Amino acid sequence: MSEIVEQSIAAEADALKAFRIARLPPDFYYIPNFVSVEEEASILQKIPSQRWVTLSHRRLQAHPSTLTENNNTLLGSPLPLYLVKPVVERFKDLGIFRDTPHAEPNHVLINEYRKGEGIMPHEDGSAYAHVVATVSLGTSICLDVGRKMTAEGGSSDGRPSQTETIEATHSSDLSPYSLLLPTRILQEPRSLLITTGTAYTDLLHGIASVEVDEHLNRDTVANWDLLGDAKAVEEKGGTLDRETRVSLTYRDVLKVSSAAGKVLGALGRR
Ligand SMILES: O=C(O)CCC(=O)C(=O)O
Ligand SMILES: [Fe+2]
Repeated sequence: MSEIVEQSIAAEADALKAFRIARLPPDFYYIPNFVSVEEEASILQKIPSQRWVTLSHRRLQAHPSTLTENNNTLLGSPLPLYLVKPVVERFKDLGIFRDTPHAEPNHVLINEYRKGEGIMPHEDGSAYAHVVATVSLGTSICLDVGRKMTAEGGSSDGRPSQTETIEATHSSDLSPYSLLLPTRILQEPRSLLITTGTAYTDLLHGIASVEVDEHLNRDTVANWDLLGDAKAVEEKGGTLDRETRVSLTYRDVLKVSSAAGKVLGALGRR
């Protein structure tokens, strides 16, 4: 490796280090104001209204497409430009997907939660490299983070399972982190949350179906010291009203098939 490459990798690691949620098991990183107000508005306006799939507690859309049901394969095709510029470019500067198989995200799930909606506790599973980068748009929301109930813990492949719950724990192999699980990460609008390492593999995350996030303070919010505007939360008495919140969850799907490969495969089978 050239010295210049080594230096730039070290610089990326240093840049991210400042954003690590130090009170939680490794690794969550929280970066406030990752996109600007103008960029947020522009992305929201470009999300295609005809692509939503409505679920009972949120709606979502997958780009460039959903994974195949039988073996979690992505039919590879470029992400739409509004999801790449400026977000993926900034990921590159920070080296977020540098060590994943494709060295960049190839899949984005867009989730929309209206006031009072959420997502069951779950893990993101084995279809993806163990890095998920979530851009939050709209209003603030709390992500609940906790341990799996058992070591085997119903490892669903990517999608929420109805049986997993977030469990309190006071002594665990995930200590010596100073904050007890379960806890919360407050995701402000325009922020970026990165989940990787044991935070990806050993913890569950979910969003409570509530209209208001309450009791928000340094003791109950793991990323309090990294918030862009903790003062605003204090001024509201530690209570934040939810409105519509949209998340862009960027991932690197491990198995990708190319359209060209499909055509050649079909010819070979004739
Ligand atoms: O909206 C979020 O922040 C979380 C979404 C999520 O956990 C998922 O899509 O797997
Ligand atoms: Fe998830």
